[in-house]
Amino acid sequence: MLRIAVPNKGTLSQPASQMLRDAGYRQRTDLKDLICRDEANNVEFFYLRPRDIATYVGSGDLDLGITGRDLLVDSGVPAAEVLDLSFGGATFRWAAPAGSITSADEIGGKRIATAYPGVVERYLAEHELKADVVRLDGAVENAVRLGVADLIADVVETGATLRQAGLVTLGEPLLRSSAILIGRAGSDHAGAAQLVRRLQGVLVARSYVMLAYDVRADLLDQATGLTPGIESPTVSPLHREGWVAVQAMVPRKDVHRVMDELYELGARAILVTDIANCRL
Ligand SMILES: Nc1ncnc2c1ncn2[C@@H]1O[C@H](COP(=O)(O)OP(=O)(O)OP(=O)(O)O)[C@@H](O)[C@H]1O
Ligand SMILES: O=P(O)(O)OC[C@H]1O[C@H](OP(=O)(O)OP(=O)(O)O)[C@H](O)[C@@H]1O
Ligand SMILES: [Mg+2]
Repeated sequence: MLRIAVPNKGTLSQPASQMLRDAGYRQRTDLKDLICRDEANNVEFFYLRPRDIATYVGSGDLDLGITGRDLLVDSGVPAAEVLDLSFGGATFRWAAPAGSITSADEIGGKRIATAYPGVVERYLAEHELKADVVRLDGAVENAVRLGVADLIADVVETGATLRQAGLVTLGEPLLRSSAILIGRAGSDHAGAAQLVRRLQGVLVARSYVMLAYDVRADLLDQATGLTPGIESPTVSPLHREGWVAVQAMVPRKDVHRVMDELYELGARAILVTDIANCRL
């Protein structure tokens, strides 16, 4: 049975379970449950703190896990990133009171508060800097105001928490994070490839829509230039002489622009439908 770690709490927990549900797996119905067996798919899910997930996967006790890229880096565990799951996006950044430190070059010798000491120490080592890392569990934005640090390194999503604490970001992000599927380097559990394919199907279904329209046959080349699809668009004859029906997958973010352009070209009966899932 394939054994998979899923965040039990926090930002990544609910979207991770939803993605697995969308991929056809059974998920816990009670948020207090820590294990859920999906007999039909021969998979067992273990709900764990996202920070601990790399440890279980790295040791080989669990086959795969969903965690954040920043948490994987922080753990220092040599687990491999298998798939970017495109949710839980955030940057990991330096921040300090406005005007106090103006460049990331100035962090040497300073006191840095963070809940991600592994990420910070990796950066310091790579840049041959020495600094005093103050490890905190959360609410790190308070650390400067309370005098335990000169700057912080923390997860920034909207930036609202930083603004409220009177802090501004400093330099480029240390890393860009999102939820990822991790596995042990070199492991090849039989069921893992199927799970990865299912999650890839969900990712494609979320980022593409199916577009169908009718267009005059002499405009087909221009129309399919706007909707090339992934492999190639499907073109079928219409009962109406000189017209064809076209079907193609289109990136969801582009669909309104593409529909406008098709309409201006002369296409009609332009219909968009969601894709529930797919295997490409
Ligand atoms: N707004 C956000 N706040 C915190 N973490 C976020 C945010 N957006 C994405 N993440 C990602 O979620 C992961 C952290 O999840 P974790 O459960 O450890 O903390 P949390 O969501 O802040 O919950 P809690 O603070 O209650 O433990 C990291 O990979 C982080 O990059
Ligand atoms: O950029 P924003 O959208 O404001 O989000 C980022 C903030 O949210 C998280 O804090 P959380 O509420 O999880 O509290 P914590 O510090 O105790 O983890 C994170 O640690 C940042 O503080
Ligand atoms: Mg938090």
